[in-house]
Amino acid sequence: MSAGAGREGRGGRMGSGGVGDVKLRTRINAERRLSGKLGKMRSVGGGDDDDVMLRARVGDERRGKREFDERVKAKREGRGGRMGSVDGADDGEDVRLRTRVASGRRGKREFDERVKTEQGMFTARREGRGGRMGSAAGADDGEDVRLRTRMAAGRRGKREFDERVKTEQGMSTARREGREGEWGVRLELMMVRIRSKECLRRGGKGGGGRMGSVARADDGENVRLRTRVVGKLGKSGKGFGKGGDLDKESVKGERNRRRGGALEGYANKKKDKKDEEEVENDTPKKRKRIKLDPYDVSNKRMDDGVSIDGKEMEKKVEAEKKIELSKNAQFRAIQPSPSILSFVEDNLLGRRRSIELRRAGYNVDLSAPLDNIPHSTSSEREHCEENVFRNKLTFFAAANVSSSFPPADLPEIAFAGRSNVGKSSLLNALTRQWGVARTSDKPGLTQTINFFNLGSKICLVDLPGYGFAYAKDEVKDAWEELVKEYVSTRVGLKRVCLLIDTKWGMKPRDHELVHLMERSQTKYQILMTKTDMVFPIDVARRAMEIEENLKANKSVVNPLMMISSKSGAGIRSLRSVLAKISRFAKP
Ligand SMILES: Nc1nc2c(ncn2[C@@H]2O[C@H](COP(=O)(O)OP(=O)(O)OP(=O)(O)O)[C@@H](O)[C@H]2O)c(=O)[nH]1
Ligand SMILES: [Mg+2]
Repeated sequence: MSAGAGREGRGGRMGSGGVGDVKLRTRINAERRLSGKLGKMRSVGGGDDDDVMLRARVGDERRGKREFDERVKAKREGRGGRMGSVDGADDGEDVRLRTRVASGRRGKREFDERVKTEQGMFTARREGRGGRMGSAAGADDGEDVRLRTRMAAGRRGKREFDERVKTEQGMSTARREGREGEWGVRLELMMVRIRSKECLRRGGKGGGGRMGSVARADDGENVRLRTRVVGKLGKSGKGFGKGGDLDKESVKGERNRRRGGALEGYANKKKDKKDEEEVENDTPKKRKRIKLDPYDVSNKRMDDGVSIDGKEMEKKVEAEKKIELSKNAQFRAIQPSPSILSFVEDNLLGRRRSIELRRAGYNVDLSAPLDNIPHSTSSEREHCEENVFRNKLTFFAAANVSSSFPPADLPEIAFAGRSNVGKSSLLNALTRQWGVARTSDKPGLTQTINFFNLGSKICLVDLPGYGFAYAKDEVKDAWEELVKEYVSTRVGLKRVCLLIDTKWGMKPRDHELVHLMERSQTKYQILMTKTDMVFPIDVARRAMEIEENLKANKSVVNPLMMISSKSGAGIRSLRSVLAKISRFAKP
């Protein structure tokens, strides 16, 4: 490229060619420079267009393209020199160029402000308002003041700027009105003060002198002006706030001082000092920026990110435990009635030690000792006192849909309850015919409605359990529906024995079935099962609790029965209750 330039007679080191030529050469040289292939950069003062471009490019490596282009353009148009000091500026464009370069990376608004200011100054000079942009004392008219103050205002907000303009305009008015002697001094002080504060704020030096002493203030307007500026500057970190109170106080303080109130004056001096300190410590704070992801469509709030963490989870669990505990505590707080307590004791209900049973005359070697005759020497059980239960228990029908229910020829007694509560076991215990109704540890063994004839007198119906069971949800739902349909529509149904596990009490599904039977006016009786698993006192408490729960119900049949198919407790009583149904009921 440089060879080409030489051929075309553009001479010199790089020749000053067309724009494209210059740009290309500059780019190449800049790259070489960056990769260390070129020598030392020439001083900024000397050189030609290319050199300037090169320098500018390398110097401004990281700056934007626009700035670079601006500088190149300026050079090419002969607005050269060393990019012109403010004093050497000739026209508006040059000013614009200079200020743009000086602005560097600053924001567009600041840049425009400065350009405006300098252009204004340039105009002022052209119109003979020249000098070195006038010290504050030399300011002549409103426009000049406005320009100067705007420039000084720098990065500050509009309100502060306006305040200062107002102040200086006030001063020039005062001067116009012949108060310039006093004003000259005070104005100078004011400007020194402002410049010093600006220097302090920007972390620079200079600005010089002690900040105008308040004691030298003479008139109300001056005091007001000074205090306004000082007050505002003190608050400038947050922009110009209301400031009204501060102004009033400061002005008041100043007036008192003028009246010779030494103490007050001292206090206000302190206050001023504080204000100045505030100004000194007032370094511009960096604003926090929240970056938002434009592609995030999760529609989450920021605090949504704080999902239920470990602590909250623990709290939840604890709260749940508390509820459980309180339920348990409530249960423990139940005071059983003396009649229930004596019933439990008389029938040896609840968990009993074998020694206790032996003392009571029962043969503990039998599988169901409490279904035996106490103090009997025979290991054989006596015959059932109720004739009906001496009959053979025979399975005769199973139904998993209502359409397959057998005809209701006999009065029916159904056994309902949650899975594994002991329905099938109870059938066997009542008839002492173990194994007719199949039982299992595993909840959900009985999956159909099983009909058993007890002789030709009565029909015992083993229902599938509801609640927890090892079966699919839809299957369990189907059983539940079938049970509900059976208990609410079956014609020959004389009683539903609702079995409740003594340890757990009534659960929501039990209540559901109770409500259903209440609605359909089906007679039901509560049987508390597995009483051999809990302490006698808890058997009594549970009985109290259930009775309390159901006392308002109409279809419930008393008494509440407490039984155990394993120990035989309460079985005899149950037989006699159910035998009555077979005796009086007609199909
Ligand atoms: N300790 C004790 N265990 C019992 C008692 N009654 C039944 N069981 C046991 O409880 C388990 C379940 O008995 P089941 O008669 O099959 O219960 P179920 O209500 O028919 O259960 P599903 O047919 O699944 O609805 C078996 O292991 C029985 O031995 C009782 O009174 N005391
Ligand atoms: Mg069963």
